[in-house]
Amino acid sequence: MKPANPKLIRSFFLKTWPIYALSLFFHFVSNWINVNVPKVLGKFTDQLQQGSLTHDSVISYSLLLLAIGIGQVLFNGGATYLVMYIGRKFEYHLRQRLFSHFTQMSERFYSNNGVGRLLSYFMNDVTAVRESISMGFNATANAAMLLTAAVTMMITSGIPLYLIAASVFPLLLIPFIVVYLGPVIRRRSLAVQESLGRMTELAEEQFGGVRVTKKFAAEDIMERRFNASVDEISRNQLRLVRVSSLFQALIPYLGTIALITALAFGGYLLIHGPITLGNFVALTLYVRMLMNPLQQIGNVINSIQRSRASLERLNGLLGQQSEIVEADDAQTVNLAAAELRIRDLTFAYNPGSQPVLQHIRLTLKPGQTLGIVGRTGSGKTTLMKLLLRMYDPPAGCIKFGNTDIRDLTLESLRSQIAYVPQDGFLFSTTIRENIAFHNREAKLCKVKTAAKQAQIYDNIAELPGSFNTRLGERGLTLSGGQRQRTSLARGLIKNAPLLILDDSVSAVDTVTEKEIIASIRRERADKTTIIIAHRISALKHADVILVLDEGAIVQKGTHEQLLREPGLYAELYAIQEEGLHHATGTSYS
Ligand SMILES: Nc1ncnc2c1ncn2[C@@H]1O[C@H](COP(=O)(O)OP(=O)(O)OP(=O)(O)O)[C@@H](O)[C@H]1O
Repeated sequence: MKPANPKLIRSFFLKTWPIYALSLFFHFVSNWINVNVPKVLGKFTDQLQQGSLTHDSVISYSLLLLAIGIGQVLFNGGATYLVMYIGRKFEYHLRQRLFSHFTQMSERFYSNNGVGRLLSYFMNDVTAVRESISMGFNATANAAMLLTAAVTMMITSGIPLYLIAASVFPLLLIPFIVVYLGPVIRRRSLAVQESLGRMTELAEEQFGGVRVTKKFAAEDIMERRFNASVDEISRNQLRLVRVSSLFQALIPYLGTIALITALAFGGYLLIHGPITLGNFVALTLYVRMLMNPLQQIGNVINSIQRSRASLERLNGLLGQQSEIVEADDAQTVNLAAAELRIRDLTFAYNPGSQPVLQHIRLTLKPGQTLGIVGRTGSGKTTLMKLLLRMYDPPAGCIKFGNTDIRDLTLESLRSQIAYVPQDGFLFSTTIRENIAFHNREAKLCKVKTAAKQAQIYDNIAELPGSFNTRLGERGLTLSGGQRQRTSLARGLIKNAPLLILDDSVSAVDTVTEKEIIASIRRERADKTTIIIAHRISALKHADVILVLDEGAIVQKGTHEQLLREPGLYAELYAIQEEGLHHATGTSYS
């Protein structure tokens, strides 16, 4: 079995060991204070038996026990506070580190890991590890110190060594049980965490898709799918519970055996003389005192095994590197002056799978407008993802000027491109912040101008808080078309050298589309723009139009050129024009 990778924990311990050391010291003091209780009671018993107990000595015994109690509470409380504090710090840093790792991961990582699955790392795994490094540490330190202190006190109280050895021996079997059952618990915990991750993923998907579910009255199907995943968790949890219960029961059982040994053997020695009644009372109290921490140790070892499973998952996740790596000598290029050159670009999402783009060739001069049209699934968005280097294109196929896209810094590339997808995601913050996403400091007048260009200004102005309206609050959402235009405004305000509209006006009516396109042509006359659209009206003004079909360029030219040749473009245009004439009631000629 592969050992858990301790990187995360090690680096944390290296930074925080002084606090752990202080907590250990507090545990040490607290337990040394605590183990005096049986000794004091033993002495009390002996004095009682000898008839030498006075009123004064009863009061001093009581005061001593009170002092012991207060000291124990103070030091134990301090030790517990320190490790709990550190556990929360760990949780905080780990969540930050996970988030920063996630932000660096590539699009493929997100395609392979659903949102719910990623959330389960944040919630379940981080919590499991935190519990074991705080509560786990606490209980282990407590039990280990108590055991050492108790054995030492027994020896110094005059209890014969062979009696102590016989009474404590059953407890020494605990490590063997841990070695035997520990890996089983860890394996089963891993299965539980994996199934919890799948359930969170499914729940996230189902809540996200609840509107579709309701419209199709498919609640039953969804419920069955969800129940199956809950069933899986419950099966895995029961498998875990079976072995961890056995484990948890075995540890106190050994404690009981130790107590029986102390009673039987100690009682025998008491009757036959070698030990006093005080020794006997102290011995049984010490063994009894050890049972509680041992019970806790059972829980802790269980939780440590579970957290090792989570730690393996977290270290595995943090060990994954983004496939998009910046070259050591990555350069910056001014996209406003660099020609885009695509040469014989063939791309498949996965090795060995069918290429999604085939032999794409294209040159786009700065300031030109490129239109791309094609059937759904023909590879238009994929081409744009490659331009943003969301996926790595083959070396040498995409260049800006003379520089391969793979040799550019990601910051220089992506900061100079404004990409507006079809389903622009809006954050649950104000509309102003959503539009000024790339630069939260942008002046309101700029935000308003972008909103006007995207033809969304009037809609926003009518909202109760205008541009300061918070989306998602009290259920406030925008319609599909309004969302699309807000996301378009977010792209336009960036005023980037390269603007990519990926089917970004599909949800607006033709009149609004016309106004948006006219304003983009006006504002971006000297800047490069790529417009992907299903409606030819959105891109017919482009300097060059590509027609993609099954990943290949099947036609290329201006609107007029493409209309003159038979092909997909002319067919699409005829169909769309016919639809328009039907809609407006004019006859198509
Ligand atoms: N992450 C991915 N992994 C594997 N295949 C993918 C991935 N994304 C897209 N594809 C596949 O690549 C092909 C092209 O998809 P793409 O999104 O580029 O098409 P499109 O022309 O933009 O379509 P649409 O007009 O519907 O937006 C499709 O067959 C799609 O199934």
